[in-house]
Amino acid sequence: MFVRRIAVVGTGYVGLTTGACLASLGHRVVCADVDAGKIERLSRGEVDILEPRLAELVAEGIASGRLSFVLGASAAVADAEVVFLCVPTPMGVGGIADLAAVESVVDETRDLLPSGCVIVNKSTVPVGTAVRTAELLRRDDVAVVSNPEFLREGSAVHDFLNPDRIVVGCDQQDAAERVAALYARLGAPTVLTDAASAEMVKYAANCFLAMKLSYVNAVAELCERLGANITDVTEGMGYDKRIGQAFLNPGPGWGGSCLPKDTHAMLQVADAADFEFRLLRATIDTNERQRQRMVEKVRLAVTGKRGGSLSHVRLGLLGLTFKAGTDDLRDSPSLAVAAMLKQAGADLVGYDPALPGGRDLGAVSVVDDPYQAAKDVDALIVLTEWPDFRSLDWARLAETVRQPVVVDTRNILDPDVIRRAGFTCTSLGRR
Ligand SMILES: NC(=O)C1=CN([C@@H]2O[C@H](COP(=O)(O)OP(=O)(O)OC[C@H]3O[C@@H](n4cnc5c(N)ncnc54)[C@H](O)[C@@H]3O)[C@@H](O)[C@H]2O)C=CC1
Ligand SMILES: O=C(O)[C@H]1O[C@H](OP(=O)(O)OP(=O)(O)OC[C@H]2O[C@@H](n3ccc(=O)[nH]c3=O)[C@H](O)[C@@H]2O)[C@H](O)[C@@H](O)[C@@H]1O
Repeated sequence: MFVRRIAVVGTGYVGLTTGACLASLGHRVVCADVDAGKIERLSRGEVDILEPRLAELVAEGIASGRLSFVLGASAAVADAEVVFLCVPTPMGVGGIADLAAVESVVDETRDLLPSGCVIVNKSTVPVGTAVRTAELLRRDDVAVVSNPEFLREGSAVHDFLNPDRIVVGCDQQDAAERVAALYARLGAPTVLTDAASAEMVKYAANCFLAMKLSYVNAVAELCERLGANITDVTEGMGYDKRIGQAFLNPGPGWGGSCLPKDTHAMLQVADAADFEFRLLRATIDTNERQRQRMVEKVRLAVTGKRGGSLSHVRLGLLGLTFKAGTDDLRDSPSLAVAAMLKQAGADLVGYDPALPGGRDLGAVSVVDDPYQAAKDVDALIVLTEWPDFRSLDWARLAETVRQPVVVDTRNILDPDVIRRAGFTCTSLGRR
């Protein structure tokens, strides 16, 4: 195996995972970030995101001398053969991807990159960004490669080391092959293509996942109206290998730091290409509606009537992160639903296994344990799919609440168990 000297710019979910995993594969990696505090903590082996095995790999990398951390991209690239860009590309004005961080790293490192090195864009960026990066770079001796990342938060290390596929795109074949070779030990199917296609794969994949979820949420609503059971329906659908069982759980709408911004960015890319992407617009609209639908479900469950008032109703929210297994709150559907409940007049107290109590999240005050969140509430609302909620002492919760009502927007509870504890229980896609 060739050991490469690698620089990784940005030490968030993607950058830190990339750096630590590439070091574990034997490469020498320098990770850079603009956040001085983060670099100090990482240099001491302190990882401040919740990702299984990440802290362990960072510690091993530091101990082996293969992984180090520096402040600022320019301090990292001096002798790099490959430079990974893993900086944020947040939603900008009107939904477009904001590429300011990518561009600022290019500006900062332009004159420092060694001749013959490769810049690899791992951030999620619209089609055309590799070409634009090369234009900004103005260096004929440095190739720009697109290598999108498909890891999920909460299983980032596992996903990085066990990828379903590696996608590498570049208009110069030798540069693409050099990047693909970094992953050779992972034995994953590799798609070598041009830069535009690689950039498109990332958006097309995330938008497809979002569409799958909006579809399943819409089918769940129809199940409610027609008296079918979504759990059996998705199981029956999922055995078809062309559909698959994964990503078929209905919920309060999809969220997180990527699916929302990437669907909007793709829509903007389509608009700019004069293509009316109706399917994607419907995917996004269905998701907005799903969040509103959760509020209506709560109204009905708590007041017994459609459109009932939530004024001065006290609600206990179980789960605040955008999904289970992470402490990330970015674009969390739970918080979006919470904001709407608050606006409707409800008082909210929330519990999440990944968050410390005492935090004020605006609409919700966070407490340390679920039994505290249940104290004197008119309903308990499950908003994130933490499996921990299944094993709560529901009989004890029933004694704590003011009104024994549960709304499970993730279908993770066993309705029979909840009812036996004395609650009424509403879920999704069931009568
Ligand atoms: N979070 C995820 O699960 C995935 C994210 N992506 C994409 O990867 C990119 C990064 O996402 P995350 O890792 O979630 O972001 P993040 O917000 O967790 O981390 C980004 C890091 O970059 C640093 N940074 C910002 N500007 C910088 C600069 N000029 N120089 C050096 N460091 C800089 C920030 O301080 C931060 O530590 C985005 O484009 C995202 O869409 C792709 C796949 C998965
Ligand atoms: O580009 C990215 O950043 C990443 O975005 C997603 O990963 P992630 O944001 O970590 O979250 P997911 O696991 O995809 O969940 C997204 C949302 O869908 C919801 N979801 C997921 C699955 C499901 O069956 N039902 C459901 O409602 C989750 O609760 C969450 O709100 C993709 O799954 C990754 O492949 C991709 O790399």
